Amino acid sequence: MSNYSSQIGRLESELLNPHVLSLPPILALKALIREICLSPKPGLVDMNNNGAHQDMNFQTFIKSISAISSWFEDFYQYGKSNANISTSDFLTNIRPIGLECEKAMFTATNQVNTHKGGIFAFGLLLSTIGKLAQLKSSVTVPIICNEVANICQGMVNNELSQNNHRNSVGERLFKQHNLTGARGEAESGYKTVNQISLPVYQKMLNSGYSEESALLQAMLYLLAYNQDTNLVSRGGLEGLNFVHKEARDLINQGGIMQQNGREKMLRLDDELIKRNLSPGGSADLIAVTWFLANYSK
Ligand SMILES: CC(C)(COP(=O)(O)OP(=O)(O)OC[C@H]1O[C@@H](n2cnc3c(N)ncnc32)[C@H](O[C@H]2O[C@H](COP(=O)(O)OP(=O)(O)OP(=O)(O)O)[C@@H](O)[C@H]2O)[C@@H]1O)[C@@H](O)C(=O)NCCC(=O)NCCS
Ligand SMILES: Nc1ncnc2[nH]cnc12
Repeated sequence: MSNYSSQIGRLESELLNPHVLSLPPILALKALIREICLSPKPGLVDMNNNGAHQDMNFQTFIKSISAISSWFEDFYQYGKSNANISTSDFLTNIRPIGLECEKAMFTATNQVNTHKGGIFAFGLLLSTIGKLAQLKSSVTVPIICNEVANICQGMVNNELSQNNHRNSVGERLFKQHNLTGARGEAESGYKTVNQISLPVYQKMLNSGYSEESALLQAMLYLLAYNQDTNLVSRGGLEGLNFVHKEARDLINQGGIMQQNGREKMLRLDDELIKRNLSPGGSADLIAVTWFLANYSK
């Protein structure tokens, strides 16, 4: 068994309690476990190293997943209990739960931001799935993503074009570069995942590649195309463009499927570490990719 599979097996039995968690939250937590185990992930914390980070390591992420697991159930149950309220109230009322979940994460990690973006994405996805389940709607990937888009409709305009004064990274980068970050991705119904990483992941699996190889190839496509605000926050647009170009070059050479594909990913990891670049948004989206692929099975 590969190191990837054995670590996942160990962490799933340590962190997931099927007696207290419903299936959708379990799948979301499995997605976060896969994300942290997937290696090499250029610039990011993985099983090989801490990427371009001094303040967190593999264990920080495990503590974070453990701390947020019960909140994932709360997101799902919130969706079930509030299935009939308006989409704008649905979003307004879920955010305090999101903030409490963020607080639990920060307490568990000694104030390090491990999963703020992941909490945002899975908060929306799990509450939406709870709502759809309660309404006895069929719960396919297009239906889930379309409903997330409905719930988030106007978010970029309301929180970034207007009322933009909290000065978070996302707000600052919208003002400077018109980047819409995690909010734009949610409001688009996870367009980058649906149009890029999910088709690549599924094609790789259909061609007989392992889950690990399929996720690495999908990760490379996210590095090549995602408008990742974390890269811009640390390296400016130059940092984002550098990662896009390097990942596209690697894809053109055959990506992870070429004979020395993994070695080239390792070299890209070294390069991002040297430049202090960490694609945290793409880390979240690879977890969303695995989640949606497995939700639709
Ligand atoms: C709406 C919020 C997400 C507000 O956050 P903010 O205004 O800062 O918005 P963004 O910068 O757009 O994004 C926040 C996080 O989202 C991830 N992200 C970035 N780009 C994308 C993208 N293109 N698509 C999707 N997601 C994206 C990313 O999160 C990951 O990276 C974080 C770790 O990175 P690190 O480099 O360590 O970052 P820092 O420690 O912050 O900086 P350094 O000092 O180290 O450089 C980690 O969180 C990953 O998950 C972005 O960081 C949202 O937070 C919000 O409103 N929260 C309130 C609660 C709520 O409403 N929840 C939702 C309903 S349940
Ligand atoms: N593996 C990872 N490394 C660094 N930042 C992240 N944000 C989410 N996952 C991450």
